[in-house]
Amino acid sequence: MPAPHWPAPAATAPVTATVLLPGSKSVTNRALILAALADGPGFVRQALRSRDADLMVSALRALGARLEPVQESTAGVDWRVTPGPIRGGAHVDVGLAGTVMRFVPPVAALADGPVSFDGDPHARKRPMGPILDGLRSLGARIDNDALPFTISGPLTGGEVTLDASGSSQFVSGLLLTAARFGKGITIRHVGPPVPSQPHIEMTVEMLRAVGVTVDDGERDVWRVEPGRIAARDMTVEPDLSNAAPFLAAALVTGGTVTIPAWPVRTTQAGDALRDLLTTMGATVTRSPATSHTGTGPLPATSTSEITATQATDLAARGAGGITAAGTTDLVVTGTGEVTGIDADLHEVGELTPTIAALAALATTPSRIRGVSHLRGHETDRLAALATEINRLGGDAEETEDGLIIRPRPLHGGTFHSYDDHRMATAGAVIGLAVPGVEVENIATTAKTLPEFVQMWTAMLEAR
Ligand SMILES: O=C(O)C1=C[C@@H](OP(=O)(O)O)[C@@H](O)[C@H](O)C1
Ligand SMILES: C=C(OP(=O)(O)O)C(=O)O
Repeated sequence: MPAPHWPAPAATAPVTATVLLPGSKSVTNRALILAALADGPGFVRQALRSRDADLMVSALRALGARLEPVQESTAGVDWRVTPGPIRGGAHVDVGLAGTVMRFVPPVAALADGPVSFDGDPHARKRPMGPILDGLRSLGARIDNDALPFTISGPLTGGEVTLDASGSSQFVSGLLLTAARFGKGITIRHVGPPVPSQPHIEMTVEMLRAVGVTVDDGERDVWRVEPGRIAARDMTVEPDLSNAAPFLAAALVTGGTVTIPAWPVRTTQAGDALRDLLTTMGATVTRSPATSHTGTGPLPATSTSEITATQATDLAARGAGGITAAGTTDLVVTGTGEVTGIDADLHEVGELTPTIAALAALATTPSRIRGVSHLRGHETDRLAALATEINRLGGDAEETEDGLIIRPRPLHGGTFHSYDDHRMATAGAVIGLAVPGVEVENIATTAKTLPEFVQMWTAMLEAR
């Protein structure tokens, strides 16, 4: 029996909360792959615990790596990862995780036998063709052009030409494993612009951090030299894209939300929230890290409510981020009035559901552009956002590459999530200002933030 819909709490006062976020999905799943392919045992610390991360852990174990949790706390899990020979005969469940369906097949192509892949019903609809064709041109045999499929190696590596306009993950997936291909790889993108460049930069930076030689000097061409992947002790940054709904709450309620451990320098797409939310009417400041620096799925709390145990735990985490850059608190304050935005979100598409939710509550029109690739995400996000905003009485129009959202008073009703974590949290943002919004399948937030409901409730209760 499906779970009852979640009554999204309406805010009765401006929020004033400090929200500690767990680790980044994108960094966690890259770090786990690199550790599993490394030349010795290593650590991935403060890793996210969520459905997508758990699927990655299971996939790497099925392929022969040993992953042992050495410590688990509110900051996430510290994994000790011991690489092993890549084992064939395995089955990989990708769920609905783009990072698992695009990053693991190149690893599987190194195995000593066939590896089969499948996932959630909608995963079978997500684009896979360009990366599977790319793997074929490097020597792999694959029996389908989408999930489910079985892949058999071996791969020698070499040159690949592909169209990555549908997803940056086609490039990242090949790059992450490429040092282990006999000839390395040269990837050439041909087609409309590749979205989500920061995610490709994240891949390149993390590869360099484990000693892999990557040349990304020419636009749309990436070269990886064959060689060893060094075992390292890596620390995962907090998930800045998952900061989006919480920071949005500051704008909607005219309150203040503080996110500790915001990296001073990062490749995460969520860093763009600083500019986007400023444009939508927020004041965004950074202040020196306070005693609660760190990451972790702690409930939102006011600073004064951080317990001694939490403070010790947080202090022990030090600077977040795989590059160990410094961090600050990010402080976002809203006025209670949200201004519309005209923005090209091509590079930071995963922020679209939150920005669209804010746009639906704005007093001036918004246009979101450059995100046609969102039709291949967890659901067709452009169709889903327009449908659900309009279902609540809003005025949202799908365009070829985005959305136009005009001000119109909203009313309560069901907000469907389409098994999409970011649709579910978009419904929660709208519910802050619109009484009677019920989010269907809020549990789908477990894809990247299993504690979402607890954190959201605590944010609203904090003073
Ligand atoms: O590499 C990654 O970790 C991701 C890349 C992006 O994918 P697309 O380029 O398909 O949008 C992003 O939207 C996704 O949430 C995570
Ligand atoms: C597009 C997303 O996820 P995935 O990694 O499954 O592509 C997302 O998290 O917004």
